[in-house]
Amino acid sequence: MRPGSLRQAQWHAHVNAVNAPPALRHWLTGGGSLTAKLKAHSGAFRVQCLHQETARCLSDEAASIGLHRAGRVWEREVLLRCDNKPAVFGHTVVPMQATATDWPLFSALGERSLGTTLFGDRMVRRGTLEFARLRAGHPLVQRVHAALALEGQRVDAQALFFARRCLYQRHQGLLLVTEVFLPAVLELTSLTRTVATDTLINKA
Ligand SMILES: C=C(O[C@@H]1C=C(C(=O)O)C=C[C@H]1O)C(=O)O
Repeated sequence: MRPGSLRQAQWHAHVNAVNAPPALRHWLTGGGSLTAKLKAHSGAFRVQCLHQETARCLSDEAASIGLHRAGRVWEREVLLRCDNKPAVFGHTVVPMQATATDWPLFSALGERSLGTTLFGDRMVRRGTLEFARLRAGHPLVQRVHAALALEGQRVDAQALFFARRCLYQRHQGLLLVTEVFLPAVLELTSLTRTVATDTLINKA
């Protein structure tokens, strides 16, 4: 595999292509808001905003948000914490040409979940999910390791991370959300039903 390609992920339209562990499948493929699902699987949910600022977008996301090259975007990165354990690393990019009319609530989100603004707005159109296995060397994996290290969590440097991403549109604005699932997500069990039940339901 060419070295440069470690920095890029191959994104697939079907979850089978990434061969994720069965227990992760319902997290990767679940519809609706991930925030709502994490809340239903934990006693306490929090969005920890790591930063929200201008940055250069990743090379494997530029085309998805209509950029010819990896140009500057608004970038927001968060840890979604369940019972204070980081369960998901969220990475969102919005092209600089987007306006406040496109995403009126994005710039002042702070520690409110982006999901609550996306899923509550009839003007927002949601695209289809894409899936990837992120290997060591991918920029998001490097950022996940850095975030977990600050928690005193050491993860195998060669660990694979499974991720999904989805494109949202509102007026002329595009917004790409990438969710990287962390090991702690596998410890969550639904407060209203078991994961096994979810899996059975998903298979139905
Ligand atoms: C898209 C959603 O929003 C979540 C919240 C995010 C944030 O606040 O930055 C980022 C990733 C998402 O998992 C959702 O809840 O489904």
